[in-house]
Amino acid sequence: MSETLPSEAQPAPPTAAEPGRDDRNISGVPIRLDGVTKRYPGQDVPAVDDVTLEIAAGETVMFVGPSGCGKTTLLKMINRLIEPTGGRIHLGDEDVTDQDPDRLRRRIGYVIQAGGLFPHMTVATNIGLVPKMLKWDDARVAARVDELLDLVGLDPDQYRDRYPRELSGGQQQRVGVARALAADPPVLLMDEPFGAVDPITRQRLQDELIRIQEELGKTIVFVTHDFDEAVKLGDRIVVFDVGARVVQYDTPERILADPAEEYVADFVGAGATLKQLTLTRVGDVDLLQPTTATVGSDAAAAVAAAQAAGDDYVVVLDRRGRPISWPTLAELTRSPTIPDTVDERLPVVGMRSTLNDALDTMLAASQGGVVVTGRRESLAGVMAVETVMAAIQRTRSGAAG
Ligand SMILES: Nc1ncnc2c1ncn2[C@@H]1O[C@H](COP(=O)(O)OP(=O)(O)OP(=O)(O)O)[C@@H](O)[C@H]1O
Repeated sequence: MSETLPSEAQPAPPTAAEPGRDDRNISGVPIRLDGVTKRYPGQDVPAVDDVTLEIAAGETVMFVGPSGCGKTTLLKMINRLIEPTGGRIHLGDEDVTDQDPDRLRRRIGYVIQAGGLFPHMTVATNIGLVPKMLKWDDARVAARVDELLDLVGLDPDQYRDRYPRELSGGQQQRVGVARALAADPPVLLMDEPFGAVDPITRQRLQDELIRIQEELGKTIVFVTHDFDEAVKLGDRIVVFDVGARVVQYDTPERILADPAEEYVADFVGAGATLKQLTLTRVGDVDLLQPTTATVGSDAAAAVAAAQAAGDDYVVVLDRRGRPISWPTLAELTRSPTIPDTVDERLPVVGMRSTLNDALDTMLAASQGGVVVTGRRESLAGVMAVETVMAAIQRTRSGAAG
């Protein structure tokens, strides 16, 4: 066996069978890159130099590394938007290096920044492109479009006939993900998909991707500049240096705990303690259960209930149980019933958000806590900034001991 390994050290190929992950639904296939090289015309040194890498089925693998190190070139060789100048690429058991690129791309979803949607086509037409190319009948395409809009959290009735310009950046990105998933490809390539949206929207899109991936188990290769994003989304991270040299290929936990080289330590950054917050999900910590009141109910009763519970605010829920504001008791005494005013600045995170996301959201809203939502945006609880601080304390004392 060992004589088949290339001379320089390559990371041990991962196996899909991680402890505790066997129950996951996997629809992806493994990707194997074998000595893959790209030399652009006129370049002295290859942009990607003899890269050997194995990506396990159903894993999300994040590509990080300095600008120009070859991440995008390597990614685009997988679906042959860029032709390799050397090496072999396998999807599952199949060598696809010489396969017709159009055929190959139907098996590989591709998501780029800002969704890459066609501006003159409706959302439905954009999503249905590949199924139409595959000659699905209209009814099947329409049903698939609605199913995918649902999957990415957009109401089909509201969004299917809109044009991309009638969507927010985050919504466009969701449609981009839906389009990439349309023909149910086993592999998804994502090139800085969330780079162009604001931090809070990015955080929600990341949470959605985690949820979708839990459901579908695709093999995802994801290029990012944001190390926190890599830690949050990745089952594994590949840290590259110039020429797409693989410096470290490991789980986020192990890269944070034990960076392979000084270069990786620098890349991980001095804020490694804070980055540990990216490893903890909001759903992993104990949430506070605040006093709640539904829109239109008696305000005095809500105030009394909050006082009895020792709360100085009430979380107001709409008729579907979704939090819309968290007025103080003083604010509530001004009206006889609970108002239906939606607080646009209400800091909200999901159960899959990280403690780092929660902290960012609190800081952005200048609030000492966040409202946490669970299924169908219903209230799951409230997290106070003290919970984040306690997690930082624990990490620090863990590191010191
Ligand atoms: N079409 C091209 N022709 C010539 N050189 C190219 C071409 N595309 C990329 N390069 C060069 O190849 C190297 C790798 O580029 P690539 O875009 O893959 O890096 P990257 O790691 O994705 O960078 P970034 O993080 O800045 O997006 C760079 O030096 C770049 O200048």
